[in-house]
Amino acid sequence: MGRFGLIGRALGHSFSPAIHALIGDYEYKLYPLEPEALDGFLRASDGDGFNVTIPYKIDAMRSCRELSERARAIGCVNTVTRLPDGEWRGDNTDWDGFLHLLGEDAERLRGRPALVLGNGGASRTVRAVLASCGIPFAVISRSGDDTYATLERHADAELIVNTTPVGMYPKNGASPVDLRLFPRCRLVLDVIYNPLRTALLLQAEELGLPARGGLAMLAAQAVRAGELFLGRELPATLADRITAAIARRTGNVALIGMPGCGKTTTARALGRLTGRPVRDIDQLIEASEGRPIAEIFARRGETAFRRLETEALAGVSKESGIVIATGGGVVTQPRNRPLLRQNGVCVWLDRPGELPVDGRPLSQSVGVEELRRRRLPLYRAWADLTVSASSAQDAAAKIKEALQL
Ligand SMILES: Nc1ncnc2c1ncn2[C@@H]1O[C@H](COP(=O)(O)OP(=O)(O)O)[C@@H](O)[C@H]1O
Ligand SMILES: O=C(O)C1=C[C@@H](OP(=O)(O)O)[C@@H](O)[C@H](O)C1
Ligand SMILES: [Mg+2]
Repeated sequence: MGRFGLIGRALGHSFSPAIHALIGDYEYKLYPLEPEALDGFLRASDGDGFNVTIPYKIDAMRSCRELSERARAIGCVNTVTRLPDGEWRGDNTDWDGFLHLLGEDAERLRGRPALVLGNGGASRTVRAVLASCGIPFAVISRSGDDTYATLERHADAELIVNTTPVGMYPKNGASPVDLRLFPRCRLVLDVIYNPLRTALLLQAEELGLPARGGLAMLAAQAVRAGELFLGRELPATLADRITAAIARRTGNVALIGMPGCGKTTTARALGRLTGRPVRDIDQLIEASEGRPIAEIFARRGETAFRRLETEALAGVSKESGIVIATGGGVVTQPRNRPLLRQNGVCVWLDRPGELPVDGRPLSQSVGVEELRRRRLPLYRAWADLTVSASSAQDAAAKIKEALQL
């Protein structure tokens, strides 16, 4: 049962320990290091192997006596393991990670033009793998010959790969390019895994294009590293099983539905049942405004309230692994949809019959039946899962079961 871990600089939010716990029964710890400590750490360590991440993937090469062919092709290492004499061998399993993300499309895209956004470390991996698959590519960077100002030269691109950090947590919502510039595009890949769906991937979905995020790449590079650590092959399906498990764990659950249907109460029950943190958008707005929702409506009107609601949602929906109680009107603003979708699923609490109206200005002024008429199609369209239950406790149990939380 060897001792392994991750070397990098800022590792607090790494998914790697959780992923490796699903790969094998070995120790896997985080080793945040300052740059001057890197060489000494690798020299003195009695560990059996390490993953290496930003900013040390190039620097760690100088501690390796031997490099794999892939590490040499990419020009950096993300995994070091022991040679028989105890020296370090450097490998790069990001290669396996990106190859896995490409999947069967690698064959379909052979000879077809691709566009790689960004020319940093992740871009080197992507370019090496594309070249090995016979997929010709152009690289877009912020400066040089081919920049975001000359994208129209690449309107024939059939594959777009984002390797830049644009749209990555905490700067969610930004997108490196407008996919409408690429009418022949048939696959969009993003190496970012937080959020699960970047703005780029959400636009691809909207345009009906197949799109995949970086979590599958992260899982697949970890599985290959696990094989090197353990010295044996692991099941071919393991990376996909880990991707699904981590997506379930880190994804958010947002409750939508009519005012008074039980979103606030069910969110709390689900929080208790799963140990997940709960965020109630209405309560956050009330706290920041210092007055109840009904008073915000009366003083500032619905449009102002909707702005506050979107702002609160934008902050909350960036987080991972939480339960979100929305307000009943969240579905009236299309801009709220990508905010919820970037990191999770919407569960519609479909509660027919009479609903409480106290403290709910629109239920009182417009009326519950008229609100239902307007909104039911929206709840239905936004819902990834629909739940009807006789109590909030029951609803929470059903959600936990259906989503395997
Ligand atoms: N499935 C349910 N069946 C019956 N009553 C419920 C259910 N879920 C919640 N309630 C009750 O309905 C009321 C409104 O719930 P609340 O959570 O405030 O709704 P929302 O946040 O959707 O406006 C509460 O008194 C709550 O206990
Ligand atoms: O349906 C709506 O438009 C609203 C629902 C309320 O939340 P609940 O659904 O929790 O009552 C609150 O956001 C506000 O009064 C507007
Ligand atoms: Mg509520």
